[in-house]
Amino acid sequence: MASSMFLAQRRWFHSLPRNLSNARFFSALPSQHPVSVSGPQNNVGPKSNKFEKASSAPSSLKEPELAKFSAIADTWWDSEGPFKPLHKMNPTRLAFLRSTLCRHFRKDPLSARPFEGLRFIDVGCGGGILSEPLTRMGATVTGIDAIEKNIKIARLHANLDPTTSTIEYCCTTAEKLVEEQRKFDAVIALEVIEHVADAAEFCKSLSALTAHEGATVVSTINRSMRSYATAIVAAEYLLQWLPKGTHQWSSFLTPEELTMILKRAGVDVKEMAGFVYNPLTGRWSLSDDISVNFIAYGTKEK
Ligand SMILES: C[S@@+](CC[C@H](N)C(=O)[O-])C[C@H]1O[C@@H](n2cnc3c(N)ncnc32)[C@H](O)[C@@H]1O
Ligand SMILES: [Mg+2]
Repeated sequence: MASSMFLAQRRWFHSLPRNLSNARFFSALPSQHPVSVSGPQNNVGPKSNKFEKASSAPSSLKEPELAKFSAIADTWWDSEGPFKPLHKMNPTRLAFLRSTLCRHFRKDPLSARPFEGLRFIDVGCGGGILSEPLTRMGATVTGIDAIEKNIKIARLHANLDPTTSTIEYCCTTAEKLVEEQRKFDAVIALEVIEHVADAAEFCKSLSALTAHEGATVVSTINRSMRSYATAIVAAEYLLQWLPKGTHQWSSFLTPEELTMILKRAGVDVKEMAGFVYNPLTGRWSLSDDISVNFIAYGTKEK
């Protein structure tokens, strides 16, 4: 049963148009200045010291998930800390973003600042480890996160460099910005959807934030047997890359499920790729293996 599930996923994936040939154009990684913010650990939620329901729309906030991120908020820029896997994955996911978004917006992927003139939002930006390189690639970036402390750390770190000091950081949620009728050329939510209250509602908010003919990019972990073995047992218990309990296997989405809920939200998935880890080199790379970590790029349907 498991093998037929993987085969079905791979067959489906191969039917998608792909062009990952720009994988070599990694963006320069941001400097790794450690930044810390003192204050209460659960200084979280938009304008609240508790996990406030931010909007009259269904809230994406899931309190136990936010508590986990709040507890390790100080470590965002410690490249050897709990967010080491995200730091390590960053060049690979930036390569995917450069490749797909340059094609989408007809920009030159060889340019140092290909996203000049485009408005991006990084939903669930944490300490800003994705917002910063996207800004260096020319995008006008808004970073939002449900945890106030993350936003403070992101702001402090971004202010270390005049280029990244332009990032608009805000402690809020996607659904709240939908109410404010904000729109962005590209809406990016990496490694967030498995931590929200309702993935389908979250996708509706991501879609509503995406401008007409804009792009939506989501990454997460496949709900497969391999992901249970690698992303939970190995990463949390054996290798201890992540704090135990970081991920709930049942909150993961299969690529088919993600595609379907994005489709229902008005976003047509055009391309998908897997991220695979090479234990010999310690590096991540893009792959057609979407059985564990994967990323999907879609366009807003008319
Ligand atoms: C695994 S981290 C990913 C951070 C960043 N996107 C990256 O990939 O580098 C998940 C982030 O999502 C935030 N988050 C969780 N639920 C959220 C929600 N409903 N709205 C906004 N941010 C949320 C957490 O506070 C945390 O910073
Ligand atoms: Mg995660």
